[in-house]
Amino acid sequence: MTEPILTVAGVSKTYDSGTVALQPTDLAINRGEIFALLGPNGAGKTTLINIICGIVTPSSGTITVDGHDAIREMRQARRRIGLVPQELHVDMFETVLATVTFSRRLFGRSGHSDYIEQVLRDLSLWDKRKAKIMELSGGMKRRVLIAKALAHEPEILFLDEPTAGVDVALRRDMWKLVHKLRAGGTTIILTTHYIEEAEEMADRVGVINQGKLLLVDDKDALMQKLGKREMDITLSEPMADIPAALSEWDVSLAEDGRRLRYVFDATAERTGIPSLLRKLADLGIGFKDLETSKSSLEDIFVDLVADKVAA
Ligand SMILES: Nc1ncnc2c1ncn2[C@@H]1O[C@H](COP(=O)(O)OP(=O)(O)OP(=O)(O)O)[C@@H](O)[C@H]1O
Repeated sequence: MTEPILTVAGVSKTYDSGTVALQPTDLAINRGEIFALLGPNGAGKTTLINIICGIVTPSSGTITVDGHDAIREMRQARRRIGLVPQELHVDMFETVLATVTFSRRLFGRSGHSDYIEQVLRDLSLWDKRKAKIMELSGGMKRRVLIAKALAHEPEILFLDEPTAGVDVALRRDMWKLVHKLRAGGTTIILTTHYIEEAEEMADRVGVINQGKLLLVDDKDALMQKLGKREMDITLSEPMADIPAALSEWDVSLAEDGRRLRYVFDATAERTGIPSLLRKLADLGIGFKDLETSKSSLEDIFVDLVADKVAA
């Protein structure tokens, strides 16, 4: 196993207001992976990213970026990082090309025009390079933020909510670009509210809620957990016990035996639903209604927290 490119050890943040935005957190990011930090509003995602990028001072802990301490060796650490923030902070009167070139020079890199041209082309911004930022659409401005973050050829790219409020075309371009960057060896860390986004893009996923990193897992393993669905079968007659013949399905009784609840994996090739329904018919168990529920992100968090407590 190679050394992680980024290590977060015991990092926490309590803002001056007293808000505990991040509890002590440990996290290691592998070189070349796409890591998604998944969590609802206010979970602490931006706080963690901003600490790593040197924008917010942590209350405790250390961060090592490619062997450099992010506080003591801030410059070396920071030049390895590109950050695409949620909000736009650019000079509206500058041209696209000037803004992006300026970002490159900030990190002591010479104006390597071939590289900048490629970045602008990848983001469909090349034709707009002479336009002033103020003349661009919202989506184009988002693209400029990405170009700026990439301008100094960072090894690690942070994308804070990259697709919040963007249209389908930009989202597709962004995903394509992320995969291309990863193929070129860039490590990518993104924050998102959307399970679909984590599913589409990430190799590994960290779930964060209320300032606590609840778990870090391979995407596939997590998606299995996230793919859990429930089907509620409202029975014609209440049932006192579950018949032994149903033992091969993960069923339980709810509402005083009036409902049979079946938990299944929606991502599996076979959900087991048709065979369960056939078995109920064979057993002469009638039902009035069937309802499946898709677990929301919130349910998943509740599940995960409950799992942690039980573990
Ligand atoms: N500068 C600040 N001063 C005080 N509290 C803050 C500050 N920035 C964030 N917070 C609080 O810290 C908590 C975590 O916020 P953070 O922005 O890190 O969450 P997030 O997961 O990125 O949320 P979102 O998805 O909405 O961007 C929230 O309760 C927020 O109100």
